[in-house]
Amino acid sequence: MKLECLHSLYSISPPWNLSLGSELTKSSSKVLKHVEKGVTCCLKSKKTSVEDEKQGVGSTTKKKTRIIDLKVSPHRAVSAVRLMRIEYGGAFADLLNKKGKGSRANEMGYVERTLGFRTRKLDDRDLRLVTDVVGGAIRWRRYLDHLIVSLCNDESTFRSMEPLLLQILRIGFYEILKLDMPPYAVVDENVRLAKVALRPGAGNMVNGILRRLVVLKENDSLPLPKVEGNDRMQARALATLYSHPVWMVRRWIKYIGIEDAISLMMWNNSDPSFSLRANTAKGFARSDLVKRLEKLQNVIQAGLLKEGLCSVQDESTGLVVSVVDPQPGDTIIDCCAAPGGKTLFMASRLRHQGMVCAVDINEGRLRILEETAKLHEVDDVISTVHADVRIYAEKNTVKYDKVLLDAPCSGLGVLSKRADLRWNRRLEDMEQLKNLQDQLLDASSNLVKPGGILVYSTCSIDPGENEERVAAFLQRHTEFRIDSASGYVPSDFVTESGFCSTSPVKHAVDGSFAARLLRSL
Ligand SMILES: C[S@@+](CC[C@H](N)C(=O)[O-])C[C@H]1O[C@@H](n2cnc3c(N)ncnc32)[C@H](O)[C@@H]1O
Repeated sequence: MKLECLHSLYSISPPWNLSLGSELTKSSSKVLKHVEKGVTCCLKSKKTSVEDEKQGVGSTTKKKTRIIDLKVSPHRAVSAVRLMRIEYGGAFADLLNKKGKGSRANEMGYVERTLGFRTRKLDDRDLRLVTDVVGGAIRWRRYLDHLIVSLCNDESTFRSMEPLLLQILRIGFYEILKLDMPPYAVVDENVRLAKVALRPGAGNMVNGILRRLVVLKENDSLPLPKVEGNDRMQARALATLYSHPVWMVRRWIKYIGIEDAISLMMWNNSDPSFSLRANTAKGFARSDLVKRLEKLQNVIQAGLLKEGLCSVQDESTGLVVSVVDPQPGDTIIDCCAAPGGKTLFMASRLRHQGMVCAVDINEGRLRILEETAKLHEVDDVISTVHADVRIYAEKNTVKYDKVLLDAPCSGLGVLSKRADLRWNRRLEDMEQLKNLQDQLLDASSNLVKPGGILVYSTCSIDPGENEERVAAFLQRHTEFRIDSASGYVPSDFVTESGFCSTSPVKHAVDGSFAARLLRSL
């Protein structure tokens, strides 16, 4: 099942359930009301029931003889393999979920090929645990590894550890420290996994390390760093305690101060929540969505996503569309459109009058946008262009009422949804991204009619990608000025400079930024 989110396609493989608007925080409820006069409601986290995802030994035993180990807990075996795939396969966790769905029937086969045996099939509870354990072990990696190193005899033992053994230890540490599972059961289960998947000696090692951990936890004497010393030392300690790269922590301390940096990291480490947008283009209102979900409780079972009656869309994304303020009859160009979350929302607001031209350099993602537009019945107002917008803007003579540049960015505002993103971003990326953002801004501005609007948005909370890019752009393009977002979104989200900005710390939603820039006549 394909769903648009900020940057990636999600497969909502269903360990998620629905919680209606009442469970939203105060501020996010406010956003929801605004986003489209109540067309959204909130899909809270993933720790709930799942649709039938039967798999495993039963269906395949006829083909060939399988090695089945019924004693190894299936959620740990699958989690270990998924963690291996994420870390060493270079895959994103979210994409992996997508792959996982397509290949779910084969996942136990994959486990078998990786570990050399199969477990019993996963039930609903196992699937929820896999989601929790995999997401948590990725988010908390730095913290867990710090403790694992501390409990190994020496650092070289850690450095030379087999990858699978390391994943098993991370799972055990996470389950004991963050999921508060009964410690000796966790020890026994992970020891068994290590013995069966690797060898008896690996099991003994897991046993020794996990038992030491249990004692340290019980005595409240985990070897964790203290936040003291100079700025650099404090940042390092916080990076370990809250499991983020040091460069991010240093940057946040500089921009938002130590307290908010800690709150931000806690948000990033929490379970993500997801929102739904009712697709009014199909005549489906928020009240319809709520009614259907109250009855069926589970958005996947309700089939609403498959039918194109709603889509997963964060509140912050909705605010960006509000800043563009699409009106029936408008001509709009979305310069970095795929996979189309904002394009589709803008198109639904046109009420079948006007047009959105969706440009993207990535052909595959653009195809997904086209398919979803058909499903949502907004394809009559959407045309797609596969191009580098920098080249397209040079050649194209058509100008638009409204231009949206939802620029490629660091994604630092959406780290709670992208468990592994923090480990894939480097400080050097920021400079490259800023250069690209400047180029894309220059190109997009060329497509704006005199008197038209250019909206620059990111899902970053980094001033270098946001306010600083706009300031630099306005210096290069004196024909543009800031048009305050205050007329388009609630004042709580409008900065002193007139930008729309959401912050996980302040608003308990994903971080995002949008600047509305007016071109003079
Ligand atoms: C932040 S994502 C866009 C998300 C999208 N607006 C949505 O709401 O679903 C950035 C997009 O920019 C595209 N992109 C990057 N460089 C580009 C370029 N030079 N020209 C056009 N698209 C580009 C990427 O392929 C990616 O799909």
